[in-house]
Amino acid sequence: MNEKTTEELEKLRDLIDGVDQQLLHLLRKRLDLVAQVGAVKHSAGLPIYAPEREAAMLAKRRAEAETMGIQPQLIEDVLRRLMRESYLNEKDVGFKQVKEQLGKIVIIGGKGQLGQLFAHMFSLSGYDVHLLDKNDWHMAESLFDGAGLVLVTVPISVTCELIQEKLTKLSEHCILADLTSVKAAPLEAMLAAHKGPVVGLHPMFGPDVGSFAKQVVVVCHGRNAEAYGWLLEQIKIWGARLVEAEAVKHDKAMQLVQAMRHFSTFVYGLNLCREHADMQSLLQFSSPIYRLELAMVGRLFAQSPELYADIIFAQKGSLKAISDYLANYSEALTVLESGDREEFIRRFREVAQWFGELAPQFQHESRAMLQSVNDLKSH
Ligand SMILES: O=C(O)C(=O)C[C@]1(C(=O)O)C=C[C@@H](O)C=C1
Repeated sequence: MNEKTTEELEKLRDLIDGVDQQLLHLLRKRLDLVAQVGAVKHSAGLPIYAPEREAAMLAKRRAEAETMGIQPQLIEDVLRRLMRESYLNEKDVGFKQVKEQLGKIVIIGGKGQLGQLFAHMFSLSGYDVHLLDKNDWHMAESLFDGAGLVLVTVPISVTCELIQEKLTKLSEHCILADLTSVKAAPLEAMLAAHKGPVVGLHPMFGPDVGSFAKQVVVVCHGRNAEAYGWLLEQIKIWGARLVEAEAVKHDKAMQLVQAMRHFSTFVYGLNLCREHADMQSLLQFSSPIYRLELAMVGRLFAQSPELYADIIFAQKGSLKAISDYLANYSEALTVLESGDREEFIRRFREVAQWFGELAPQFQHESRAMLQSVNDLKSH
């Protein structure tokens, strides 16, 4: 270490080291308690995520912090981070199996990342999970025999065709479900191909989440909801929040939430690349928000182009949503070209008013994110 120091400073640092070591012992103690909570929840079939307990605990600790002259946000940050750790640790003990004697669960496309994640979660919950990948169709008949749930998680571009061609002979007791990020067409295809229970699911997260806690899974009901109630209950036990939606409405929202967002991120990256942006100096001069923005853009290009092409090309309606964005961009550009600063400010206020209370709420949320980005810096 070349940093300057003094004897007095070193003494104080020794004391800080001692406190930090005590913190480690306390963390160990908390993790051990959480492991016990995990075991209790496992046998009682309780969800990993307990929002009311979290809110009550945070409120109490915040109030106590205040009386001790500690910033309430400090203890909230620490506890939220610890609870994230709890979600991961509680998962390791496994989950209660809501439906016993279901028979097999067959995951079509089970070797893909999302398929693997679901296979892992079902296995942690005691189910008999089988994967069916593109080269396994010669075994399909024996795999489907005695299946209680068939879950389709293949690329969007082949989902409907696969359902129509290959899933017409499932037993009427078997539940047919999918994880596709568009819902109307796959749901329609499943209802047409299969006479038994049908449900469409869309996990609103990528396969790299450590746990399902607090993640959203969209549910589009198909047919015979009583038969697949256990599946929804199981997903809730994993910690996810279910949001019921009508398939067409869901798909419309996805044009903005997924297609438009990913496409504009793609163009942002394309632009940096074509302009030969000097990434080293951009990184050097980054404000926290720009660093976060670069991370959001850059992470896209660390993933599969096929996956994003699938999402972006999935719906014809997305083209309109993206074209509208381009039209608004061009129109806003004319304000800049004409040098009309007042007009820009008028429009800015118009949008701010439209966001309403959400604007300051987002500002607050993003402040915490930006501080985390800054915390990650090591020099
Ligand atoms: O109290 C619980 O139910 C826990 O699982 C423990 C804990 C925690 O770490 O304190 C973790 C997750 C829950 O959402 C709430 C609290």
